[in-house]
Amino acid sequence: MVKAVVLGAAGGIGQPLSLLCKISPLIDELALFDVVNTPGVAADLSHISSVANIGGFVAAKGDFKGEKPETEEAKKQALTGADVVIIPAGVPRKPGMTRDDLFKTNAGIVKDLIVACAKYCPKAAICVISNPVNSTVPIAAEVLKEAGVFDPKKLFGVTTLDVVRAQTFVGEITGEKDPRKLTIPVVGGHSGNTIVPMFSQAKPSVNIPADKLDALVNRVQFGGDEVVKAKDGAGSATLSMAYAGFRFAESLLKAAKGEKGIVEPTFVYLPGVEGGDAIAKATGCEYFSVPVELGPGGAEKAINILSSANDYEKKLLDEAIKGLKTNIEAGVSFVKNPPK
Ligand SMILES: NC(=O)c1ccc[n+]([C@@H]2O[C@H](COP(=O)([O-])OP(=O)(O)OC[C@H]3O[C@@H](n4cnc5c(N)ncnc54)[C@H](O)[C@@H]3O)[C@@H](O)[C@H]2O)c1
Ligand SMILES: O=C(O)C[C@H](O)C(=O)O
Repeated sequence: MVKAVVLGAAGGIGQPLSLLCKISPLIDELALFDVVNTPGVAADLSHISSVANIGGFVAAKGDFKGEKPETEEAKKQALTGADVVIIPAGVPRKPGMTRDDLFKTNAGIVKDLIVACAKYCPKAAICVISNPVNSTVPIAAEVLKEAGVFDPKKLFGVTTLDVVRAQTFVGEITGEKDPRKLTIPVVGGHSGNTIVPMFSQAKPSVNIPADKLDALVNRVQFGGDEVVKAKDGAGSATLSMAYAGFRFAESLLKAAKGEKGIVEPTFVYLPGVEGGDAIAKATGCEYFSVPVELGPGGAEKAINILSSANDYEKKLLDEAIKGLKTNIEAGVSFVKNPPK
């Protein structure tokens, strides 16, 4: 019996992500929670003739801060028994905004949802999509630490969309018809120049013409902005994110079932994952996205590919580390020294 929960399930990412979960043979029970509209989304998805039983749980009307007992009860029912929780709750960017501009609203949303996870499903794997991921994951870790239930092997910042973009954009250059065959590690964080694609470590190796490299790196780093601009005020990436979020959750579920050799880059708390200490020491960052081998317990091993970076990638990593440190610190202090 595998239970998956989507928090923020009525949103732009939440709905297509819930659809992908509903049709996955790996999920037996699916619970959708949002502050609005989940009964409708769940009723709609419930007519699909797939394996998963589905339930929609919604906050009390107008209760965006989760203050009413009915809202707490809805979270409890949604989360109890969860094996994996996927969180795309929170506001998206509009043109002209950075992901850090979302901190003000999303930090509190993520904090409250993780408080509920700590209470009702402390052993679940938690996948954080809500931006800014570089800060919301440290927020989640600090909340779980305070509750005494933090398992670093089970907390993941979802950076899979950066990997998916890198595959697609490289495929466009090399002519690879099925870019899924390309393994291209993307490390660091999930915003602007904290995103570092490591084309030197691609498998099979890829040949990027020197005159195209800067533009390619920039496109991976700022792919999110491309979508925000094209949507022109109507939000950010939702469909590609639902695909990426489901891909990551599916990898977790396959690894939990014992499938071997599953590796996905993801933003983790390094000191708690085997192999992570050396990366934390080398970067000076406790959180970093690196390729992680997944297993029945979650993050089994952090794979250190940073030491193989070429000179070009070393410079990108140096830039990334500067930004990441500030983002991580903002998340940690949001929980340790809450704003008055
Ligand atoms: N990690 C990534 O790669 C990545 C990619 C794309 C978007 N995102 C982020 O994902 C988030 C969601 O994006 P979206 O386009 O789906 O936004 P959206 O506004 O369409 O949907 C967000 C949903 O969250 C819900 N929500 C708000 N507060 C909530 C709470 N306290 N509890 C439960 N649900 C709550 C809203 O009601 C809404 O349905 C944004 O922060 C966005 O920046 C991350
Ligand atoms: O760009 C955004 O704000 C959303 C997301 O992080 C993305 O990379 O598409």
